[in-house]
Amino acid sequence: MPSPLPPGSSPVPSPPKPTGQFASLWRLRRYAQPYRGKLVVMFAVALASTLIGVAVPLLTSTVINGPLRTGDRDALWLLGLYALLFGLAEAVLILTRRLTLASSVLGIERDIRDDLYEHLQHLDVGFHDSWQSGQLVSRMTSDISSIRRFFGFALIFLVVNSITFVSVGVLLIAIDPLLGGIVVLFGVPLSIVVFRYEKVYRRNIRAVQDQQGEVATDVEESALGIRAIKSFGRRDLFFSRYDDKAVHLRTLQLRQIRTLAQIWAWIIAQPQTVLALLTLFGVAATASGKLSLGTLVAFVALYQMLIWPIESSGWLLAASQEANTAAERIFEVLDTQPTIVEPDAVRPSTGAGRLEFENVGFSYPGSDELLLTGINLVIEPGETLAVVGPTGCGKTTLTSLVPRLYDVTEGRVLLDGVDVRELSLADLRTRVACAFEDPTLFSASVRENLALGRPDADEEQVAEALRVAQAQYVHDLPWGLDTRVGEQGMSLSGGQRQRLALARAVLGRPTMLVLDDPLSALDIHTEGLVEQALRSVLSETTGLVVAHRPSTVLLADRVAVLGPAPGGGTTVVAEGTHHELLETNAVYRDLLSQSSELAELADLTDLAEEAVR
Ligand SMILES: Nc1ncnc2c1ncn2[C@@H]1O[C@H](COP(=O)(O)OP(=O)(O)OP(=O)(O)O)[C@@H](O)[C@H]1O
Repeated sequence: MPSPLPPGSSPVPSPPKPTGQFASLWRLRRYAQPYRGKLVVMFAVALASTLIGVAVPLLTSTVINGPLRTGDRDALWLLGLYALLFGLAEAVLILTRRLTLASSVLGIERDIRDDLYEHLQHLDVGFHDSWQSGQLVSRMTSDISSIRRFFGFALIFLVVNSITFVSVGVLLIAIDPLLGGIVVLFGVPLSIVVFRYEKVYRRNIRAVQDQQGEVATDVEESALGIRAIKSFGRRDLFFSRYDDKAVHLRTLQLRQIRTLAQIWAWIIAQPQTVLALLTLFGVAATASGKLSLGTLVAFVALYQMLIWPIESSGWLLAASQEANTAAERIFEVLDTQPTIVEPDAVRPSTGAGRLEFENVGFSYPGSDELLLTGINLVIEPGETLAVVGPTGCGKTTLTSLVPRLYDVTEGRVLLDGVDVRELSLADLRTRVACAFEDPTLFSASVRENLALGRPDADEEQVAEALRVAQAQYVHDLPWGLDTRVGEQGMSLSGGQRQRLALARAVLGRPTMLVLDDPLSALDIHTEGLVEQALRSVLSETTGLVVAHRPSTVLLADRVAVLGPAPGGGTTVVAEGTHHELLETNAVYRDLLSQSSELAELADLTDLAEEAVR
């Protein structure tokens, strides 16, 4: 069940206060560590090619001031040969840089993505309840791509440009302090302007990235819910909701582009203005004999080497800021610590499967009120307990406390006398198998979906689980067990999905089977068959079954009725066998009679669906 959020609240946490200009990017340096050898080679190569680039104008100056004036042909040939060698060396260096770059940058990208994916798997269900999946997907995809672009292009150009600025700046001042001074002086206002806009740009990028997540969430939701949208004829409504978000994204992007355009205007205008001034002063100095023609040519050629680094600084700034906010968004996830963790001291998990809820209370994160309160239940090994109660009272929530999808707020859940929080998570989840009301399947083959229950199961065990769950229909699929079931198993009917999920749960032959309304999507005929098979499985394991209809209740040895506790919340209001409760408990009778009617209706619908198919 989705997390209920107050109206207008956003499931995306508000961005943390920035800690430093590029603090989040700096935190990514650990991902660069394994590739440091390659990165050093890359920077050394970049440095060498920059120095060669700087040497070429100096060579030109030597040609103009030397052989061109004196007519020394031998010296001209020699300088020409140098120019050729420089050109070749630069080409080889650029090739080396690109190859080293590709392997290290793609490695960094994969490592970040792996870490993020693994961390998402560790984070508990409560985290996933409160985050939109589109926000997570956009962090996994577009944010990581921004970081790749930074490591792949921006970082290298930042280094190369810095080296160029320093080396060319020093050379310009050495060649002519006055003209060199003009160049340096004009760099100051540009830096101030860029710094001012940069802060605005940073805020804009963050807004764009968050809105991209919103749009991704919408696309994902409507793709998954396409059946509901079509059947209610609500395509227009969903399109207009999507379009509102897309329009807002466009507005934010335009704002981002406007800021960038303003920075660019300054960045483009500055070097051209300086070039005009240099030409003016330089030509005057050459005419008055204070500067040789060769030196002026070298000066202007060297200055032109600065134009691309200056002009590209706008793009570099944008790419760096984008990568920084992307890193910030990724660290928001990576910094979230799971609350359901392995115990400090693991206790061994053995026993026949006695489950006990000891004075259990539970409230969902962010809620002050207990949803479940004072729950005391014992299920003996091999026994099956059905949980019955009004809709929304907390039956599913109660079952999710056993495999620790959530941890209790009060009291304890004990498996064979040991608090489940003291068992290793792997052990606990091997011993407790679950089949939920909404069966989750993955876009993989039937066999791969079953393997989630028990990866090492052999053919015989798989066949037995399929028989128990009455899911032998899989053998009739086009490629049998190797048939892919489509995203979320959507190529199967609801009943088929449910039976496959059931087969997956029983395949592990768990000590404890938790079933959340396992027969809800089955037609009467299949329900009877599954019930029969389940009865034999449940006779060998401890079972906790959420039941909505009498047929499911009959699978259980005893029934616990949930209802309102005197002080608020839900608690166990009655316990006994089905027949005892039918005789003595009016609430129970009422609950079952309501659900029988609903069940009949549901059965009719199932039959109609089967007939249409
Ligand atoms: N992730 C969540 N975060 C916050 N509240 C939740 C969450 N999941 C469920 N709830 C709330 O907890 C209450 C109990 O939900 P639960 O699904 O356990 O009820 P249920 O008895 O199984 O309902 P049903 O019979 O309809 O399946 C509901 O009010 C629901 O809105």
